[in-house]
Amino acid sequence: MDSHKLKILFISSEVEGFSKTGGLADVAKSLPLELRNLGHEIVIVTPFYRTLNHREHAQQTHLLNLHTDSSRPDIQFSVQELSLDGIKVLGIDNAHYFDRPGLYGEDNNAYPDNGERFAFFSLAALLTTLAEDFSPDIIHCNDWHTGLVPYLLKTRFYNNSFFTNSKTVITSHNSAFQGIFEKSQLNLIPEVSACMDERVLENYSYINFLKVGVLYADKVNTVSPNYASELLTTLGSHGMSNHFIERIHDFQGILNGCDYNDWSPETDKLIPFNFDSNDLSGKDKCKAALQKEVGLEAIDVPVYGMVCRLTDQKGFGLIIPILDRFLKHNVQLIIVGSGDPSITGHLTALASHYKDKFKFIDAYSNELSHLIEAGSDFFMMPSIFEPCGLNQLYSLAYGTLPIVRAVGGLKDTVIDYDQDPDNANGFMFYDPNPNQLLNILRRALLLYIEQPEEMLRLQKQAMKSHFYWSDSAKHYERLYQDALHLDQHWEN
Ligand SMILES: Nc1ncnc2c1ncn2[C@@H]1O[C@H](COP(=O)(O)OP(=O)(O)O[C@H]2O[C@H](CO)[C@@H](O)[C@H](O)[C@H]2O)[C@@H](O)[C@H]1O
Repeated sequence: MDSHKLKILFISSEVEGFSKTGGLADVAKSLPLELRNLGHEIVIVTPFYRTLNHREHAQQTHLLNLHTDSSRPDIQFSVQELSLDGIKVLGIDNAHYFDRPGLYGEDNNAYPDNGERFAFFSLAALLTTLAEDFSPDIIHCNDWHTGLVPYLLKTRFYNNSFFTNSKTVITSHNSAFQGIFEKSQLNLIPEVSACMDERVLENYSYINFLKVGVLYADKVNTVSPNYASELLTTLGSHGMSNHFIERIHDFQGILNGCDYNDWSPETDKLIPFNFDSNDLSGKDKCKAALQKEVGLEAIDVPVYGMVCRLTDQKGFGLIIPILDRFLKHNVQLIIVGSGDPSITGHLTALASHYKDKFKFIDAYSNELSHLIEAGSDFFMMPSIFEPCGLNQLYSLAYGTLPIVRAVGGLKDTVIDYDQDPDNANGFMFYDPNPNQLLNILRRALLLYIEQPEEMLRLQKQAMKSHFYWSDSAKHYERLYQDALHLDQHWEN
């Protein structure tokens, strides 16, 4: 094997351009592209969802059988080939599991058989690589959906020479999502459903997919150094600290990057006016276009934007209690997001009360998310926890000052104005307390009103903070090399 050129199987339940509910998709596109640029051969495997973009261009390459235990018939699936800028993307096509309206659920309710669906997906991904005769050096798993893959390699495929030299890496993009299912759901993989090992089981009759991935992968990482350190603590680990501590010598944080091909104000085709850090006049025009688009008056007041999944993670428990007080100020606020119906309800009620100041758009809209990044003055991310966060990176690129809580990757990427005015690129607060959020929103408002030149200096500085995927990819390359130098034999 040429040690510089690796064969990498990248398994992800979402890939930007094909399917997306959140940041995992962004990474599953950008990282493989950068790894390919570094000279590696990479194949992506993902579910062939009903809603997958470009499905009509797919070519069926295999028709395969997945053998289960003797009590049920084999599960048939086909493999559909697509391309991501020349990278082979293999879609696992099974109507029962993936021909559904949603990726993981509908109307904010998860599909009850998600454990079975993604157990099937994990096994099917390995069968697909066998059928493709693509013998990987590295199998890169992402999130709980793929957590069983490392375990399958150390059980069902342990004696399969095809995988003898394969090492596994699992990246946790969000350790709050662990994929915990009753083991009876996993009868299609008897190695799991009949397992009595406490390392695999959770409370005797459940399987925690992420835990299995963390314990059985050769290397484990998450998406920022600060979140990695939080995952080693009781408070910041969503109940997983013991498992991350057990793997401490094989565990690290690698910061995500920003894909400047998609998120760059100089070239972005989804915004009406382009601009750069030498001339922000296009940003002013984008602001007016944004105000018009959402139905706010195009006046010179600070616009605070926010785009995210509507979940408690993103800090709505801090935002909702202070919105009345915040909206007394001469400001405008635009939130685009979909998700938790109780958050949707609160935001809808507040928006109808503050029609001339606050717009809430209950939608998933890529176009609007670009316009918000370009046209807002400030971007709000008061997250309760945030493994890395991508929108603060996009905001920096567009000179939209991020207002963040000092957690996870937000702390690794944003420099607070009051703490370090010379190097600042945004605002940061610490305690998960609504009043602290209100204070920092007001702090930003003061800067906008009283020091426009200082605000402009900060915006230009933000636009020069770069987080290149090529740097992140080099860290992954080192992680892969470390995995490959591990002892070949796994101690059961
Ligand atoms: N309503 C909407 N309309 C349009 N676009 C929307 C949208 N809601 C979300 N998005 C988009 O989805 C992505 C969200 O990415 P984030 O990293 O901020 O969060 P997420 O929590 O999904 O990801 C998890 O995985 C990523 C990747 O590792 C980590 O950075 C993060 O901390 C972790 O929680 C962005 O591209 C954003 O624009």
